Amino acid sequence: MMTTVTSAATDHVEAGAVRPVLSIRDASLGYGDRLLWAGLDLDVAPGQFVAILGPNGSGKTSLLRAVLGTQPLTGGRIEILGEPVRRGHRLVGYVPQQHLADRGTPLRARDFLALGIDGDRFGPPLPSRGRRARVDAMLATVHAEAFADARIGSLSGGEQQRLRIGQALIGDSRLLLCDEPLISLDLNQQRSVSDLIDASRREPGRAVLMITHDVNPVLDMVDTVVYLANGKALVGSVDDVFTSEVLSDLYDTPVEVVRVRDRIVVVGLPDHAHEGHEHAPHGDGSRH
Ligand SMILES: Nc1ncnc2c1ncn2[C@@H]1O[C@H](COP(=O)(O)OP(=O)(O)OP(=O)(O)O)[C@@H](O)[C@H]1O
Repeated sequence: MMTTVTSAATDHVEAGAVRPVLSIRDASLGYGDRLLWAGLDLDVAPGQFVAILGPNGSGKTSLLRAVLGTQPLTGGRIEILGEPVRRGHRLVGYVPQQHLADRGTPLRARDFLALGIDGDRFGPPLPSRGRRARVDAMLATVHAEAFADARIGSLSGGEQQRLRIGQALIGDSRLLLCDEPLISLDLNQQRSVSDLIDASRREPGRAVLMITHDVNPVLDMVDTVVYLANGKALVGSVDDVFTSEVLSDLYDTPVEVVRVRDRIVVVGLPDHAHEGHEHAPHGDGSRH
């Protein structure tokens, strides 16, 4: 069952009378007899940054796949800009979980970005000058001019990740979906990638949905949290969701949320929720 901890997300949409980029109504998702989560309601307005959190196997990636239209819901509906979700939507950009390119991959950074334009199957082909200008503009946006002609296999994880975000954005997507974009990046790279994602949602009309196992690196960016656990889904602001009372209720066991030097530390998560779930599985928050 979904619990809306706060109505902040929907208020944003209603007060501004802007059409949500993404609208999810009474959605549930499961495989066979196993229900992952149910009753999820969420409106995402332009400019919103939504973090999807929860332990391994809680259904975070499945939720993104449902928004991508590649995974049918068990119940409910999802709309993108007022239209039913569909596979290959031109206005949805996707950065899947990171797999580093092989070192020998011959593709150059600029060609990798151009693949994002080719994905736009519905528009007429761009003349090559237009393509080049678009790629150059996106190279600048993702701060990749310095390695525009380098082979992507020779680039660092953070550089590759910035290019993947550029590829997802180059088709003028209105909704950017990112699956653990900060994983296996060092702190500097995490910052540059999260800053880039944050800047991209500030482009007119665009919003971001991002899976992260740790809210701390994006604490100052996120305005709405979707927390999936124990078959349930919570929606609310960081301050509303990350309280001892709310998470204890979600996990059905006493959980303590403390703030340590502007970081959120969750102590006492049940065993099954520990693996890969780093709001401080060990109570010290030091793995971030
Ligand atoms: N196509 C599928 N058919 C059956 N079960 C699936 C399918 N896809 C995922 N699952 C199962 O559903 C559960 C949720 O998977 P999902 O990848 O959505 O979780 P997640 O929260 O993203 O996990 P993680 O944090 O480990 O990436 C897992 O137990 C997974 O094995």
